[in-house]
Amino acid sequence: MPRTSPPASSGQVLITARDLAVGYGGNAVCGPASFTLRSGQALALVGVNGAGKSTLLRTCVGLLPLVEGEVTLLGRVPDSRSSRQRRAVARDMGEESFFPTLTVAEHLALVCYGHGVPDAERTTGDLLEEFNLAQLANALPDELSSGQRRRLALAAVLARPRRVLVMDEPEQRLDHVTRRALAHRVAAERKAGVGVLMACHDADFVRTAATGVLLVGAATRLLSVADGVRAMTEGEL
Ligand SMILES: Nc1ncnc2c1ncn2[C@@H]1O[C@H](COP(=O)(O)OP(=O)(O)OP(=O)(O)O)[C@@H](O)[C@H]1O
Repeated sequence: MPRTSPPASSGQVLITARDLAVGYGGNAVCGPASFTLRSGQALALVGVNGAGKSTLLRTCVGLLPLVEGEVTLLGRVPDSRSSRQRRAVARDMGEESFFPTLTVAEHLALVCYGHGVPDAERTTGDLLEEFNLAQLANALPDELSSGQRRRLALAAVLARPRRVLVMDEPEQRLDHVTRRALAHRVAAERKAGVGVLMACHDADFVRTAATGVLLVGAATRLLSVADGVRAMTEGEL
C-alpha cells in the first residue's frame, strides 16, 4: 500500500496546468485547462468521446508536446524519460503490453524488482489476491481474457512505488464488482497521499474515487464531484 501523508488540503503540489492547450500539430483539441493536483487528491477528467481527455493526460506526463500554456509535473516540465519522473509517476494509459513467456506472477515480480520494492513476494501475492488473479498466477498472457489482462495491467501499475498515479479509463473492460473495488482502491490511494489524475466514463467510479472533476470540452472547466457526476449522468457533457 502507498505511504500515508498529510490531508488533501495541505498536500504537496504534484501537477499544475495553467491555460494548458493540448492537441496535435499545433492545433488544440479542447478548451485550455487550468488545475492543480495535490497529493491526497484525485482529479477525474470527464467528457464525451474525443473530447481530449487522453490527450490531456498524455501531455501532463510528457508523452505529447503542449500546444500553449504551461504544465508542471513534480515542479518541472513533464519528461517521460527522466528517471526522477519515472520513479515517482505510475501510469496506466490503457496500452497493455506483456512478455509472452512470463506468467502473471512473474510480471508483477518483475515490476517489483525493477522498482526496488522491498518485499516483492508479499506485494505480488497481495496484488494477485486483490485483483482475483491468484488462480491465474502461472498463466501466460495469451491465456487470459480481455478483462483479466486489464486486471493484470492494473495490478502491475499498483505494484510499484508512486507519488502520482495517472490512469486512462481504468474501469474499461472490468466487470461490475471489480470496477467498484478499483474505485475504492483509487480512493484509498489518494487517502494515503498519492495524487491521482484519471480519465473516466463511469459516474459511480468518479463519485467514489474523485475529489474533483475536470470537464473536458470546448470550454474545459473544474467542477465539484457532485456537479461533475450530474453532468455525466444528465447528459450535460
Ligand atoms: N495521434 C493523433 N493525431 C491527431 N489527432 C488525434 C490523435 N489522437 C487523438 N486525436 C484526436 O484528438 C481528439 C481527442 O482525442 P482523445 O483521445 O484525447 O479523446 P478522449 O476524450 O480521450 O476520448 P475517448 O473518451 O473516446 O477516449 C479526437 O478528436 C481525436 O480524433
